[in-house]
Amino acid sequence: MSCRSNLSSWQALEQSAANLKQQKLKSLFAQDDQRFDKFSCQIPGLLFDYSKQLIDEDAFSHLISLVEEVNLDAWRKKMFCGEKINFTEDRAVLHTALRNRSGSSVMVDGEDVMPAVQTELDKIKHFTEKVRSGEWTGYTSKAVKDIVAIGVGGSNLGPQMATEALKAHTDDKLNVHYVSNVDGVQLADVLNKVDPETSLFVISSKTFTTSETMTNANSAVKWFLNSAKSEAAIEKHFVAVSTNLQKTRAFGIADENVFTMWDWVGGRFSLWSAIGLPISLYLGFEVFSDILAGAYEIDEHFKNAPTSQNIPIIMALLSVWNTSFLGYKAQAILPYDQALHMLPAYLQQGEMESNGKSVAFDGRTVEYTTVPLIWGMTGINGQHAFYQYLHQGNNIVPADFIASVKPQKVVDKHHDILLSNFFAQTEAMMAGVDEQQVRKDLAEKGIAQEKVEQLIAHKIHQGNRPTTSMILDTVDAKAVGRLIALYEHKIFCQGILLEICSFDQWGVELGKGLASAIEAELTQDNVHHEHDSSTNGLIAYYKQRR
Ligand SMILES: O=P(O)(O)OC[C@H]1O[C@H](O)[C@H](O)[C@@H](O)[C@@H]1O
Repeated sequence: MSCRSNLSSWQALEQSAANLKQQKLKSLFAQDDQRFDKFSCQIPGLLFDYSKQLIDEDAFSHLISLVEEVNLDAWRKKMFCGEKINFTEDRAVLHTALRNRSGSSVMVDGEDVMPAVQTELDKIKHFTEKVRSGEWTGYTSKAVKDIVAIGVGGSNLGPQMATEALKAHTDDKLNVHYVSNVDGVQLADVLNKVDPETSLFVISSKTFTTSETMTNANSAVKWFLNSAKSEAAIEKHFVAVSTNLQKTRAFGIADENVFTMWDWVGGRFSLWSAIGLPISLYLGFEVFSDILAGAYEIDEHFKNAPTSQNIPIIMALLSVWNTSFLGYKAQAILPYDQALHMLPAYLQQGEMESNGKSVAFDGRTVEYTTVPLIWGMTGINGQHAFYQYLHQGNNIVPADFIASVKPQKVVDKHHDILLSNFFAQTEAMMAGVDEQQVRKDLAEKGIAQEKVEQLIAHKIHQGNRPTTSMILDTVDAKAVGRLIALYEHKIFCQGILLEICSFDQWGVELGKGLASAIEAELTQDNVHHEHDSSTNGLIAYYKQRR
């Protein structure tokens, strides 16, 4: 396998980056009135505009060549066909099979996985209908009113993000609450609001060994038994989503109440599996199914669209371009839609757990920066918090701006005001304000010359801050499916472009192991491990004062 920096497209891109660093986006727009048409594309339900990225046709053509040189097409085929591209864990990567509507089979180890996928979808559908219709009843024969979804990381962020995105579409049949933090405050807060007789707990954990989830699940059972008194009642109130039947059995959940998933579904790509059960319960199976349909549309786009029009590939290329070539080490996710307020948190796991790595496929340390730091919040709130940094800080942070044409709820002129901010911010980040303009503005305001000289440097905005704008028709179930699938495929492409194995997460293991050793020190007498003096000091401080 050749080093990426030896590829001719990589070297050409280094040259393009050196040239473009001297360029102003504002001038690129001034020089070419077709720029928006050249660097934007549309697919059903979505406009994708990357014309405010610091690229030109030359750089874009080298990026397209990079896709060919790394043989992305072959990797894409391997993923969709169930080859074990997660080679460090010896697993296929098949979240696409969970939303496959083509009718064709998907083989893993000589077996078609599609019948099992369909069986599980049917199970989710039937269970959803039973619970939502009131046919499923608790130990006192009452219907379910509250879903308490316990899980963390990939077993929480996807369903919670989608629930938040689509809660405007609820028919108010059920409430849903998410518990992910082992901080007992979160669980206690939820348990305070719900009634054991009408609560259904969904314990989601692919492994069913995650300490935080098991601690929360055990405390929930204890709380439940305080009222129900009989362990036989558990099966009416606790279901699980997991690959680990042994552990779910040991926990006391009947096999028929376990929804399965497979080792070829990575946690952070599992929203489409039974991990999405809370979405289905809360909003109905139709909505869940529409999320899958939206994602399938993107799978088809990703498989079939030419590279220069292929949105996830372009997203990945721009990320690699900004990070590895232009040297921008962070990226902001800025939804101008309240419904998408959890998207930054969701993508933090998606992008950083997948590609936040520094060794190539063959184990050597890569010579470039890989994935940027992903962060953000709803754009409007960000404007009043950290946009100062985005506009005038001395680190440039490229940003994805995401909005929708039609709001989920029309309230007077709110949406026009919201979108004015979206357009204004991307324009301001691109164009900035130069000295001449600042002088003109201050002169018009009649500011004294001495004050003008003092203010000039402070008021100049360099601009040249790259942004991508995505405009959805509206945030409905299909749009959520499309948006998430776009980012998923972006993450996959980024991994291939950077030679990063995107589907393992060894980096989260070290802290987990240490935490369990320290837990013994905190909970058992006479257990003491030697740490560095800081860790020893912190533990001693806590133990003395707790
Ligand atoms: O679903 P679980 O097995 O409980 O795992 C939950 C999460 O915890 C782990 O630490 C991983 O970092 C995540 O990728 C995973 O989604």
